[in-house]
Amino acid sequence: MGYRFSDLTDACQQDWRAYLEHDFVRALGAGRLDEDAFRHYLQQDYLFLVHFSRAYALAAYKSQTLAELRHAFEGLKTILDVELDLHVGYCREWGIGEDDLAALPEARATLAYTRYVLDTGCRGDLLDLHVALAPCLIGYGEIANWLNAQASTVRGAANPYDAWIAMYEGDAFQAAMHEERAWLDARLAEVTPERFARLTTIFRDATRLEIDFWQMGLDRAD
Ligand SMILES: Cc1ncc(CN)c(N)n1
Repeated sequence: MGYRFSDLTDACQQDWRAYLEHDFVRALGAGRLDEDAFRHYLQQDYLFLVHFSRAYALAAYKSQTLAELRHAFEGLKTILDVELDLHVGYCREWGIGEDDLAALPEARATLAYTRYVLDTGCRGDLLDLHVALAPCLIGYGEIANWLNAQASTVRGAANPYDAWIAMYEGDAFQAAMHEERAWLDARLAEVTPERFARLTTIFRDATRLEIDFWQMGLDRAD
């Protein structure tokens, strides 16, 4: 007993590193990611974030205390106020309006990941749901930090994806990531080994669905 968030990543180290250091991430950091791949990813990510907003609303519904309710609200606000603006902004530059985004067909990787998280949240309790959400919020914060530690990462005007990195390394997103980590550390400290094993399965599944999401972008898969 006495688990922490880092025990989840330790338990799935290979999948976790494959997610954080995926070829999509490396190419984006180096500024050499194919623009079509990024556009496909970003459009699907818009749809993804709409469903993840629903998942945070589900977390609010499953909350039993005011603190849990506020925590769910902060997660929802990070998506609506921080992340989605960037997607809408990039798409506007490409001549794609919000109505076009909302009408896009969902790729299978988007469907699989978002519905997995919603289903996990519906069937389980608040901790199951937050563990399913963790690779998303904590993973992207760690990806920005990892990119900044790589010599191959190009920053500023020389990288067309600099705004993407800047958002995930920015104070608002990093603060949300640390809050989520602290919340999970406090909850995981109290779970039994049996419960931890079940939570590890959820965390691994969600991490592998993140890997599929990057690959969907690289392959422009529908
Ligand atoms: C697929 C995916 N995973 C995570 C994040 C970060 N919230 C995102 N925008 N998209």
